[in-house]
Amino acid sequence: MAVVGLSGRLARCYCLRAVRSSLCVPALQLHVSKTAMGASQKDFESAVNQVKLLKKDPGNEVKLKLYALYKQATEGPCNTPKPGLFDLINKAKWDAWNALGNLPKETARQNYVDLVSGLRSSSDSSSQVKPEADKKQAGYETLVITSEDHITKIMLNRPAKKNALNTQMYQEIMLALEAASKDDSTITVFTGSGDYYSSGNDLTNFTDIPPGGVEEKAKNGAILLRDFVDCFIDFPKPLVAVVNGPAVGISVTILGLFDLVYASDRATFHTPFSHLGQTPEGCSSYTFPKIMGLAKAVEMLIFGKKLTAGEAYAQGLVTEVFPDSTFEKEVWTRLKAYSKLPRNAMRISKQIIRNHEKEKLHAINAEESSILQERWLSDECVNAVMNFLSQKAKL
Ligand SMILES: CCCCCC/C=C/C(=O)SCCNC(=O)CCNC(=O)[C@H](O)C(C)(C)COP(=O)(O)OP(=O)(O)OC[C@H]1O[C@@H](n2cnc3c(N)ncnc32)[C@H](O)[C@@H]1OP(=O)(O)O
Repeated sequence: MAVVGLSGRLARCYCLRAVRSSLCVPALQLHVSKTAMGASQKDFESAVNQVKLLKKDPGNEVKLKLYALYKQATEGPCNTPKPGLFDLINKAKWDAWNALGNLPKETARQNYVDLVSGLRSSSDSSSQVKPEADKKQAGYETLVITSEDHITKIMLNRPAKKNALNTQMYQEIMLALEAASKDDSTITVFTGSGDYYSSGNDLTNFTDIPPGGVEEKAKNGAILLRDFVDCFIDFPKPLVAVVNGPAVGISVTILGLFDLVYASDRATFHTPFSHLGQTPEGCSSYTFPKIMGLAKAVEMLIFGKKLTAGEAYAQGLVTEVFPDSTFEKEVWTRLKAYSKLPRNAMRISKQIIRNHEKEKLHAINAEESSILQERWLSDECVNAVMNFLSQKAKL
């Protein structure tokens, strides 16, 4: 058993590291000091962010050069199979990366910084950035993260997909939580952009099958799910959900790990797990019966009953419901006042309230994730997902 536990932890640790190295996000902030080798990690990350602020498109040739240097600086020599002849874009990217041969990572980092610096001096982009935009943290593609009034706001930002959580979004959320746990905010808030809070797991996550086949896909999914939920279990500051609209699946279950849940009266709460051939996650098999009693938890988690905001409030899942017309104003006024409370007192109170359950929650998360790993391979689940995807003409 000890060996299994250790390899599981190693696997999760490996996975998180892989995630960190594959994304150019500010949460990486490793602050490696400047060495004789050239640009520091901080200079590199800053250059990565500056690229996104360039006003003038540098053109495809330069973009390929930037891509290749970025990959070389973060992953080393090209290590992926050559894309097919007709996969033109990926082939061009691969060629550019492969052309760098064994260029050392440090040199690639320096070359990247130099290239960006040259591009910046021929562009007046940075002086044109509006003060508003400074508040927004760069580097995230699926989230908009802002820090203001001691509040870090993490907004799910795929409104066209109802904020469905794709693999990238799971990874970016983990990085955002890690950064928020260390920044100078007192509370951290999740919300959604557009009309939905979130439609839950992106069902197209199931379509991208790796060389190891569906078993490997399910295994990786279970590791990602476990790491993702662990980040919520361990998050040290008060965590608030501002549920601006309907919430589905995993975006509902993890609410049991939040400290405050404010909902618009437009919000609904829906966990259609059985319909999808799946089972509860996000520790909801434990938190929901505890919060709302067994009978109501069963109605939601087994029978997929959709709750209105009022019902969710009556059952203790939601802290307070606000009319949609005044939702944003009322909630943010409240949160701004809360954010001025002493940071350490809030953090320690959260610890006292939550710590004695942490170990249990980690164990439940591990169990739920491993059960889902099996479920994802079942005919019931495969058929339900295929059904959704074919209805939406994704196949
Ligand atoms: C690492 C893996 C961890 C997994 C953890 C396990 C998690 C489990 C869950 O979260 S289960 C819940 C999964 N979610 C769903 O079943 C919801 C599916 N979506 C819908 O039922 C509907 O889209 C809707 C009710 C949310 C909204 O309906 P409607 O208002 O009619 O809008 P559209 O359906 O047209 O949606 C617009 C656009 O978004 C795409 N989309 C919406 N939700 C998802 C989704 N969950 N996954 C993928 N794509 C989604 C939809 O296909 C449309 O895309 P299009 O414009 O057609 O390109």
